[in-house]
Amino acid sequence: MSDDQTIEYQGAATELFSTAYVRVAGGTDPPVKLESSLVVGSGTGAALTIADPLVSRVHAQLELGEDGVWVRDLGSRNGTFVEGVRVGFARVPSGGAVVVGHTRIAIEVDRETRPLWPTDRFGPLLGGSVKMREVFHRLLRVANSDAVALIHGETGTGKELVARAIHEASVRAKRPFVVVDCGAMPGNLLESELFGHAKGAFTGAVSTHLGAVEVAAEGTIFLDEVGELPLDVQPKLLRALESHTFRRIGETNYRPIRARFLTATHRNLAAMVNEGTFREDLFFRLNVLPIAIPPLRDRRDDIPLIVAEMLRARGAPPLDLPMTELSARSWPGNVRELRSFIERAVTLGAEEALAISPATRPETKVPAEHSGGAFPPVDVSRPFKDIRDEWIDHLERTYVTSALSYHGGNVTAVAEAAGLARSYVHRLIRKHGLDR
Ligand SMILES: Nc1ncnc2c1ncn2[C@@H]1O[C@H](COP(=O)(O)OP(=O)(O)OP(=O)(O)O)[C@@H](O)[C@H]1O
Repeated sequence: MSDDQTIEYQGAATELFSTAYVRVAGGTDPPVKLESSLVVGSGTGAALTIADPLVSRVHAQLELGEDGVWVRDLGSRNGTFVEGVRVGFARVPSGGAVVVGHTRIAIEVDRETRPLWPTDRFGPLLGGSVKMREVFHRLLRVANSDAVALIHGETGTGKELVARAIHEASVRAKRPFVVVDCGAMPGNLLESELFGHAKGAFTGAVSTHLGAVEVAAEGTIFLDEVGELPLDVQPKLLRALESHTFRRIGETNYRPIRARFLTATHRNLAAMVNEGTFREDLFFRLNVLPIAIPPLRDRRDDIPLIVAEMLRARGAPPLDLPMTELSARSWPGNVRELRSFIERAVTLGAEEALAISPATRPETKVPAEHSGGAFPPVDVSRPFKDIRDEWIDHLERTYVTSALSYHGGNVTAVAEAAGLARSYVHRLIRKHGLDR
């Protein structure tokens, strides 16, 4: 690690924050503190477990915002209600309640001071906003632990950089940091990538292959896009995390795992649990230390610092950039998009870079010839899930075909504009045979 990335802890600054306590009304359990977010459900892994047959196992998520508590329904069977209204995502009035099934969850909002990281950087990460300094303060505690962390954030928010920063601030810093992109390959290859295989384990296994768990040794394994982990590999990962042992494909003996696991996703894993595309037990096993990275649009005061540092790192002379305009943009591709913009601005000048970046393009709609035609019919005699899957298929295919055509086949540009991870766009391209 270079000198300017050395992490020195000089004690925390503090800031006054809202804090909240939630409890089941009429119950005997003590209130649960709402730190940043918590899952409510009838499943045993939920932070607020509710024994109510009308409550889904992973039902809703309570989130603490600057303006109070918000509730997000996670695709529950019977819905989430605030003030008698069924809601998808809504603010809960102070002293109010959320109703799930027959259960009323009372919310009490308080004020308290919370520690902030004292500077505007944490290893390679930049961020002077209160939100990022809160994240940085948490990262040091995560670095000092050996538990699995789940980093959640939109594409380009810096999830991989956060994982590296945790590794570099941990006692494992001098050991390997191994990245496995769970969205990049089919299940059987991914299993071999994670756990390795013996020579002759399957056709084409001409020699022994060491998986990430062995390559990482006492270092850190970063499972990127863990939400894309195929269903058949999920129990194998769960087993490895629980037992700290693994088996190379084609071998019978188990070997110890000494590495630490960090994971990241841009997906809402809790909602995937309800859809049946992610195992509930694995979700709770990964979500031991959740870290939420806010999108750039929610911490616009970080933009001038990031711009200045990226220009400095390139040795570029100061550029006359319209900071007010840059700060007003929504940056769907987050810091990655900002970085691409700066690269363009260094080469082309600020004016031209602004003119060609997607947020100022006059026409961002899909041309009519790519609008994909009619959606599949709704036949109510068929199961809802089948029809929903067909619609999602249709939407994915139409969107990706049109976006590729619009962006001249540039997958990075498609991912940036769509707010999706590049690896996920690649997956959609493969899934719908658009690469042929
Ligand atoms: N806080 C930050 N400070 C400095 N650079 C950052 C920060 N956040 C992100 N970046 C830069 O933005 C780019 C994208 O970051 P990264 O690949 O870590 O994002 P990600 O969330 O993992 O993206 P994806 O979900 O698409 O895989 C990288 O060039 C990274 O160095």
